[in-house]
Amino acid sequence: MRILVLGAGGVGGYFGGRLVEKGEDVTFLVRERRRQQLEQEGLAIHSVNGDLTIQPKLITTQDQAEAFDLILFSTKAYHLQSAIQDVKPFVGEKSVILPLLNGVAHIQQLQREFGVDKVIGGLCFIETTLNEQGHIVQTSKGHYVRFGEFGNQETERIRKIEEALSGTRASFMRSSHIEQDMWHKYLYITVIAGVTTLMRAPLGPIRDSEDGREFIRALFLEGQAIMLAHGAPLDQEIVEKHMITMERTDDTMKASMLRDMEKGLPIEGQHLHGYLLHLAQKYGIDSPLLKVIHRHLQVYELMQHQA
Ligand SMILES: NC(=O)C1=CN([C@@H]2O[C@H](COP(=O)(O)OP(=O)(O)OC[C@H]3O[C@@H](n4cnc5c(N)ncnc54)[C@H](OP(=O)(O)O)[C@@H]3O)[C@@H](O)[C@H]2O)C=CC1
Ligand SMILES: CC(C)(CO)C(=O)C(=O)O
Repeated sequence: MRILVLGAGGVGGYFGGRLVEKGEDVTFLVRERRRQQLEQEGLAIHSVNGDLTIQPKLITTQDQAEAFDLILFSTKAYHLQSAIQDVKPFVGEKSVILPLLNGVAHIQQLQREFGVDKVIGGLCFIETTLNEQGHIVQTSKGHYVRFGEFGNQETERIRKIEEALSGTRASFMRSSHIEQDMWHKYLYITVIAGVTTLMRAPLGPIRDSEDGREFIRALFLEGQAIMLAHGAPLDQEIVEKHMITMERTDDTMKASMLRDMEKGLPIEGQHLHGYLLHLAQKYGIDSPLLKVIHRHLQVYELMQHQA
């Protein structure tokens, strides 16, 4: 299977690198600056799950290549529209698009551009960032991807994808309820990115602060109410399950949004918290905590534009 990874950053570089390590035919679609960096440095992963350095196959949008069978989308949401234009020459009739972005709002955008049938559901769970040399750094162990057809069928193409992705050092697993998984991850990341950015702190001290756990739970409940009003297929116990996951997480855990803020980079506030707040307003759901979090992210974004 010819696999294209769109964006060789923390997520795409990591999971794409693991697929190369396994021996899959993987090409990375990158922009010029990243191409030069990867040509000089190689694609280097420093990870608690094992280090890896490879010389990846790279293309830019100017290059010629046949259409790919599977395209992993791993850009930030704010780059998605331009990335869609850049990848179009490499998308063929049979190409399947597997997005790994956080959130859900990108799905309709991808379906509009490529057609509903081309896009399958996907998400990833990992804590990675790029260091100054552009190496991928992973400091906590979790590293999995979930993917599946939106209609939950076990189609021939999804079985082929499953075969190609299985057996890598990172876990790639087919899900028979990917839409639910994506909403669950959306709820989790909205809360965890929301609190770690608001407090400018890793999860440990936030959890241990006075009423910290209750603050986190209240935010989960707000998000859950909005998602249910929208008709999202949430597990009834999802808040308690997320509270347990949150409790088991390392004290040092920071959402990627906080790591981006610490580097002064743009953030996905509109795509994650903004979209959820938009749904809250649409369905008339009171969400005071989410409003504070979103406002805080907007202030960061405004200050960035002014800088
Ligand atoms: N990092 C993490 O721990 C996790 C992140 N996520 C989600 O995964 C998604 C990706 O995040 P992450 O990997 O951290 O982001 P990064 O910023 O590390 O990587 C995104 C990459 O996309 C590239 N890119 C953007 N536009 C294009 C384009 N037109 N053509 C080619 N490459 C392009 C960027 O390249 P360039 O260098 O040229 O800007 C960059 O290398 C986000 O939605 C995030 O929320 C999900 C789970 C965990
Ligand atoms: C919460 C986490 C680490 C899980 O993948 C994440 O999605 C992020 O930080 O962006």
